[in-house]
Amino acid sequence: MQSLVQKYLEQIYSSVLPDSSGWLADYIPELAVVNPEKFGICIATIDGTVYEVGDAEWPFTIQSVSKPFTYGMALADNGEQAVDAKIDVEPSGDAYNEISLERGTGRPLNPMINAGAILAASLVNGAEPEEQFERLRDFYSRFAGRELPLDYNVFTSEHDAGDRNRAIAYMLRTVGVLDQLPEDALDVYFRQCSVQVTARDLALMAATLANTGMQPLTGEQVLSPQLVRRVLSVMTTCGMYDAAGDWVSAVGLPAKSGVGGGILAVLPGQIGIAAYSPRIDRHSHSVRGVKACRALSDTFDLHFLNVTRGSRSIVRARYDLKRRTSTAARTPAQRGILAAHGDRVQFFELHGDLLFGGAEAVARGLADEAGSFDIVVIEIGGVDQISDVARRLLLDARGALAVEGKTGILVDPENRLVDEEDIDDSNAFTELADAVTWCEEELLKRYGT
Ligand SMILES: NC(=O)CC[C@H](N)C(=O)O
Repeated sequence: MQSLVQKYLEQIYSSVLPDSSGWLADYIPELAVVNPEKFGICIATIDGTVYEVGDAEWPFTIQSVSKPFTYGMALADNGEQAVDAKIDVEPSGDAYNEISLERGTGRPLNPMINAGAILAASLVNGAEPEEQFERLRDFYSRFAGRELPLDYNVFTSEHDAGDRNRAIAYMLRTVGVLDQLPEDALDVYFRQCSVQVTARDLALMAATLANTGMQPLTGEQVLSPQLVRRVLSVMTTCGMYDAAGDWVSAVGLPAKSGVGGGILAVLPGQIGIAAYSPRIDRHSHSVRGVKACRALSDTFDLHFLNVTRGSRSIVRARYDLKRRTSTAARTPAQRGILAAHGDRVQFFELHGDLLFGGAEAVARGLADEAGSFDIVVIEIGGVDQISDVARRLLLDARGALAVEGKTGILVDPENRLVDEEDIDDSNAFTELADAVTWCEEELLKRYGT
């Protein structure tokens, strides 16, 4: 049976296909002679499911879609501070090939325009341009999950026709931000633009970014989550050049396009999408690619500011000790005490991703309700991700309860909250049953005669 996702994808494809507006990039012959009718769309989820339609496996050159990945590698090689000293992260509002440099420092305004991208390429480690490029090609390939080839003809044409980029590189050198020889930096940059990909590759590269840097199919952590966040931020503000504002409003996804007709977009934590169609608009974005992304965003509700999951939903269940029967042998008198005072032990079962909002709500709830219990058991076995601040908020809430003479118990099957040395791991259990037994003993101590 055809999946609904596939069906929607095919509908989007059919609705966008008739649009034959735009023109082929013609600054090099190779781009001017591609088949203008090609059109493919691909979606890759963070667990590696791929949906595709049309010419999703048709090869083309990556062009500027390479820029965020090169920036990621420059950051990984040099650290954020060193790269920030050379390349700013401000949208330029100019076309991609504008020489937009910050007054005074000469820093390119961002790594998505050519000036910043050429400089980022120069910052990739390697003794020779070939070595720098091979490291880049390997890096892109790890995002895509397969070895990506270089289109040598496109590379030589980029090189021969690259006078505007040459002007940019020499300008960077003149103002003192480019340490490498301009021709060497350009060599790396022209090669990176000439890496051959398909829409499917781009969707998987996007899905790797969506998956905080872990390639969904190979499981490899290609870039650290912190640097992925950085790359996605710059894609959001600068990836679509002088169309960035409209793009964020209408599509609402960090994205990058290339003059070859490729475009990718990322919904963090969910999916990567990509499209290919070579006719471009005045911003050098694929006409059908942009339309397809808009339609995908509308159809699948992908806008990244579409936040629907409230922080309240973090508490999956709430109950007291009376709902839990322990396996420990009890006398009738003890059972009576537990029945009478069982509501003095409250259980909070958490689930989903525990981030600031959810943890803050739980911590506040515990403080507000502390009068109604003696012991609170926080069970986090069903929680997927825990951010560092959420972990600290929960542990702090437990500490605050102790001050009021209450006891906070953690049931943390994988020791995710208490694995640090400086944290008091008393009152923490890996098994819920052990926590129940402990609470019963405590109640018997407090209320038994
Ligand atoms: N927008 C783009 O894809 C530009 C890439 C092209 N090779 C250039 O540097 O001019």
